[in-house]
Amino acid sequence: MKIGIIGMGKMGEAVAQGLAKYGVEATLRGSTRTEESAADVRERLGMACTTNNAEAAQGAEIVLLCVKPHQAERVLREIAPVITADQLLLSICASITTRQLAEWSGDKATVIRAMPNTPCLIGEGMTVFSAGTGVRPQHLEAAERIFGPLGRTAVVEESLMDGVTGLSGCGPAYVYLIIESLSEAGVKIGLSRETATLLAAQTLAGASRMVLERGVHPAALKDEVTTPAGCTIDGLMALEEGKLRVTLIKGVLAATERSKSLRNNA
Ligand SMILES: NC(=O)C1=CN([C@@H]2O[C@H](COP(=O)(O)OP(=O)(O)OC[C@H]3O[C@@H](n4cnc5c(N)ncnc54)[C@H](OP(=O)(O)O)[C@@H]3O)[C@@H](O)[C@H]2O)C=CC1
Ligand SMILES: O=C(O)[C@@H]1CCC=N1
Repeated sequence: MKIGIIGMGKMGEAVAQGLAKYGVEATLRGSTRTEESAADVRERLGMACTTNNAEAAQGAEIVLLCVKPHQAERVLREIAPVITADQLLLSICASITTRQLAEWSGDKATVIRAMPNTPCLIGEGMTVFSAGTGVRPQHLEAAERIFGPLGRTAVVEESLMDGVTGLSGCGPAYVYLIIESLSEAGVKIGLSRETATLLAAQTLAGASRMVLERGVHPAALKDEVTTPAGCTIDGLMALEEGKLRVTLIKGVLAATERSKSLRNNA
């Protein structure tokens, strides 16, 4: 599989490193804006990297677009002359629609919009795809070959992709905030920072795996922890008083709204 990765920042690099780490057979050629970044990628990742986007895209079976949303139009118009109908353009840009991607790249390639998240770097990512016009099962299979080994994947209608961005794309940041807050609580009750962070992070990881592996509703799992007249119910009451649920819901909705509006200023 020949993949041209346009943009080798946090996400481009996470994908490249993930593919190498999980043994996915692929020839990677990256591109960046500055020679400094390209040299850094060549040196640290040992892969080809250039500042010539057309060179990275030309001949690749999959062109993976990993630049910031506001850079997408310029980059796609730049590579449009070398894009061909047999290529798959796979974009991870927040907000940018399959229609915009197709138009800017010259309406030739098949287009899939994807929303991964940073845990792809350790094979624990969540990547969601939505298909543009003319996408066939083999195109989704190709996208799956890249992101499948980097975690879990799902496919949704494009109308849901801004919400997906607000939930799982941005989600790791919310979770880090929660881990940091729980760790602060541990420090407050006298644990070392290191121990407090371990307790907080492993508790989130373990609870997440319970949801994923047992397939039980989170409310039922919460009930298993909550002893009548015990300690947990007092903790839960304090969290409900602080409106934790509605605050998290509002966080996802705010990010979703931002994802809807970004493309108009791209
Ligand atoms: N960060 C995240 O958690 C997630 C991000 N995304 C999406 O991924 C995309 C990339 O985000 P992220 O990796 O965080 O961004 P970064 O800022 O870390 O990386 C951007 C990369 O794009 C390169 N670039 C900029 N302009 C050009 C250009 N004209 N030609 C070629 N390369 C260029 C930069 O090169 P240089 O270093 O030389 O400037 C850099 O390598 C965004 O669209 C974002 O919406 C999706 C899911 C999660
Ligand atoms: O904050 C952002 O815009 C990007 C998109 C998803 C995660 N980070």
